[in-house]
Amino acid sequence: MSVTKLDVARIGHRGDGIADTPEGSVFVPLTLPGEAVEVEREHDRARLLAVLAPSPERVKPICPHFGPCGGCALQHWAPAPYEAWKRALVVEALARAGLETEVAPLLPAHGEGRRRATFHARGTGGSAPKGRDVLAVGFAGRRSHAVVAIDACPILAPGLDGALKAAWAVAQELVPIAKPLDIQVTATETGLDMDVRGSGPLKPNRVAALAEIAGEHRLARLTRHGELVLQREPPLLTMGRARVALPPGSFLQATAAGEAALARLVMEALEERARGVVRAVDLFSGVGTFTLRLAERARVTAYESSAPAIEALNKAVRGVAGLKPVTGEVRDLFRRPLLAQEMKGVDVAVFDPPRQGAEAQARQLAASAVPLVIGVSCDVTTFARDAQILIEGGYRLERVTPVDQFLYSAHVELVGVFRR
Ligand SMILES: C[S@@+](CC[C@H](N)C(=O)[O-])C[C@H]1O[C@@H](n2cnc3c(N)ncnc32)[C@H](O)[C@@H]1O
Repeated sequence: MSVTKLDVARIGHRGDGIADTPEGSVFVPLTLPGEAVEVEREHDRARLLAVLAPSPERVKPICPHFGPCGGCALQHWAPAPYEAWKRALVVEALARAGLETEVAPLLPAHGEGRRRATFHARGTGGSAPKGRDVLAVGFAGRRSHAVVAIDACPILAPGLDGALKAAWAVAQELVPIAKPLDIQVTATETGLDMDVRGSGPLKPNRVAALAEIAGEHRLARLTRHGELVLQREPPLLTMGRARVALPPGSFLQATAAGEAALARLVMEALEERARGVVRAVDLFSGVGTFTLRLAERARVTAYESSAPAIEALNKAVRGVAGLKPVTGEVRDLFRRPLLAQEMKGVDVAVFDPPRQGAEAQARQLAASAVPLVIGVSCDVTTFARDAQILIEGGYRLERVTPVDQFLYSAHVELVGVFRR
């Protein structure tokens, strides 16, 4: 390790500053393009010691934990260059894959903030007054597995007020079992939904103590590894005209504004061929984020590998007025993609896979006659790969819209519209 001075040239795709040196690129978190910095360097990584010449684009972070906490990468950058960088992540990844298309301006979709957070809880091993310091509850540190203890996080939606307090209380109760915990909390319309993972089997008295904590903190539901501990109310979220009871730990778009932005982009693409849409398929549907909106215009079949998600979707549509028929089917689309011949007569296909993308499904879409395909993605590299497959199959990628629901991070979502 050596102390040295570096000039930061640009921000990389993970949000770190990059300095070019004769020995290659060096990654320096928490810096900005144009800054001269003093760092402690170890090979291609460096720890910021001091900003010698700050960038005019440097702004005051909104959170006192910014820096040590690894939750955010870029609170110190002014909004305009930050947004331009994020859009460029999409533009550059598409260009690398040789894809030419219109990339719309980045759509900010942080809204009121994240409605879901996964806090980590770790015993610190130390002794402490009131027993509180033996525990850290918060997010993983920057480039570290250590947990940075927090009692507030400004990027969380107001609906998560009380979530950290409840997570601390649960973790406190589980200190004696000395296991690292992941505590996922979701803000729903009926209250906080908490799922605790990592505890392993617990004695009945401890489960009873957790139920008591859930009651004290007015949680809508507390589950452990998806198993019910206590439910005061089912955790409900409105999607389109339906209300969905979220299965524990099921996928959910990170912000309400992000969900609304992605759904609006999907529906706008659909509107362009409004009269022709009768049948839709929603691939990797989750609990029906897009299905439930598509069903206002078309008969929809939703496919998803999570049985609880499909169950929740099928239940949510029952008795909802004004929706066309919806069928949810459990199907592993990696192993058993929906075949081109099964998409005969389908007017629009939406696909929104996990990070790995939807390679096998893209091949079937490429061989299909579906006139409109809408891709939603949280990983531009796998999206670009799948888009190439569709283009080779005769689709045109008309436009891509990047959506920013993970403010201050290097994550970006997008919606791509393909037609044939
Ligand atoms: C990015 S999420 C999108 C969910 C939904 N479209 C939404 O916006 O809420 C990806 C979904 O793919 C599902 N999934 C993961 N692997 C799958 C597979 N092999 N086959 C089908 N669905 C899968 C996940 O359970 C998750 O619900």
